[in-house]
Amino acid sequence: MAEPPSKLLFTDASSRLDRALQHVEISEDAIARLKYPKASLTVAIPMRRDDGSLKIFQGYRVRYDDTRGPGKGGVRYHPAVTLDEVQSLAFWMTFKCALLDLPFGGAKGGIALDPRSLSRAELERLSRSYVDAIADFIGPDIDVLAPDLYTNATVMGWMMDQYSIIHRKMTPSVVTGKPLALGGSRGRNGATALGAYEVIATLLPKFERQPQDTTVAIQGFGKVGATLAGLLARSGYRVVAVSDSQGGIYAPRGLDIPSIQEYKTAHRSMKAVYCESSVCNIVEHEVISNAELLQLKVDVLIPAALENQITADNARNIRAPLVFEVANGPTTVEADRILDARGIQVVPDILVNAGGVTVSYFEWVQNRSGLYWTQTEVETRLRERMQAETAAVWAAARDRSVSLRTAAYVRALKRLGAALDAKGTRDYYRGDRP
Ligand SMILES: NC(=O)C1=CN([C@@H]2O[C@H](COP(=O)(O)OP(=O)(O)OC[C@H]3O[C@@H](n4cnc5c(N)ncnc54)[C@H](OP(=O)(O)O)[C@@H]3O)[C@@H](O)[C@H]2O)C=CC1
Ligand SMILES: O=C(O)CCC(=O)C(=O)O
Repeated sequence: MAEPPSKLLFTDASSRLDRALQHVEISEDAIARLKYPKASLTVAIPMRRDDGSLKIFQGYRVRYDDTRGPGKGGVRYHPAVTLDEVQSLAFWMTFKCALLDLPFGGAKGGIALDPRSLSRAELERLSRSYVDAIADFIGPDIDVLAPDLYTNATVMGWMMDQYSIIHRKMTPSVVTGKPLALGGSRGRNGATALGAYEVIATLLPKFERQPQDTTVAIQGFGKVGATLAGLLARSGYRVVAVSDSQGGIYAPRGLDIPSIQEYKTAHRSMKAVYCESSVCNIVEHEVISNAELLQLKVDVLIPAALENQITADNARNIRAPLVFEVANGPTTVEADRILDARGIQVVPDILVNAGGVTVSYFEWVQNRSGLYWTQTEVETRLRERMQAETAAVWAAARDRSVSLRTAAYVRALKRLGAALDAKGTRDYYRGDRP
């Protein structure tokens, strides 16, 4: 095969692999396999608009690797979705699942669209049409879908139902993050935020910090960012800045997160929050841009929106000593180098946001066993896994004198390498052998 895809995001994503390979011994065969996505599907998705016209959308599903189990990963709806982006996201899922030792490979999907431009009925038709288009590519033992940016439990319910219609049998374990009424797991909605919270709470003492003395800025106030803001504020952290796609608000004395959550749910946009600050009890807040939020002098910075937010252009202006990557891929490789040289600790996405896929795994297990867990059972198991893996990544970084990101990749790579090698050399692919 020729060069792996050379577009920027995937090149950036996969260079993390090259760096980790300097610190771990795995076979050349395994390395070669991990450099390429196993399968990438591009589909045209027809959707009948409410006005009767037909519109075709571009969609993707990439299964990066399935050596350790079925592909696993979310589906995003966003205008910037491309094959390059989906391949990168599927690559990160592969390492995330291996890091948490989940019996899954990595996959991801997406449709290039602005979900806000569609009615609810159109979104349902589009989601069902996407599943029609990828139905032969997915399955409970092949590749399992989940929510991501601008998709949610409702969308997952439609997708699971469509797959079940195609296969003429109820198949809950082909999709996780479903509504509870359709076999969803308790705790999945808040799982990514709770997992991130555990990573932060586990690492904070290592940096000799207490929640009460810690100021936090969060970019992205969606399913994960808003929930995490609430968890942190309830535990005594001072959340001083939050933002969404329209911009942000900053109050050095701390924001009243519950009222912002309430107001944003009702009005959808942060702009509405800051235009009517009396509603959310914000004291002397400033309206700031997303670029300004990233550069605030805070103790903890949490990108929780899109990739490529901290780049070579702004890395020298980041003033937070600690960055917890809740979004997938918010820091470019070049920015990582700059932050590292400046002594800024970046806790990597494949660890920080792994709570979501961990509870997706719990959901898949529950669907297959038919035995459903309580919220406490789900959250206890999630907390234990997140705390244990965070401590292990921290220890590996110290033992090897490498960054937390490299330590996380090394741990994931060992599991991936062992699985690839355990499958053997598959000699039947070699024509020259007896
Ligand atoms: N959901 C999950 O379980 C998981 C999510 N992640 C990652 O976490 C991140 C957030 O996902 P999730 O919370 O589910 O997504 P949501 O769609 O629920 O929320 C996304 C948030 O990001 C904001 N946003 C969008 N564009 C921008 C922008 N250009 N600048 C600033 N903010 C922006 C949105 O603003 P607005 O409210 O105005 O639309 C919204 O508040 C993504 O990177 C995702 O891949 C990772 C692991 C699991
Ligand atoms: O829950 C899942 O399966 C995957 C969630 C996801 O897309 C992610 O972790 O980036």
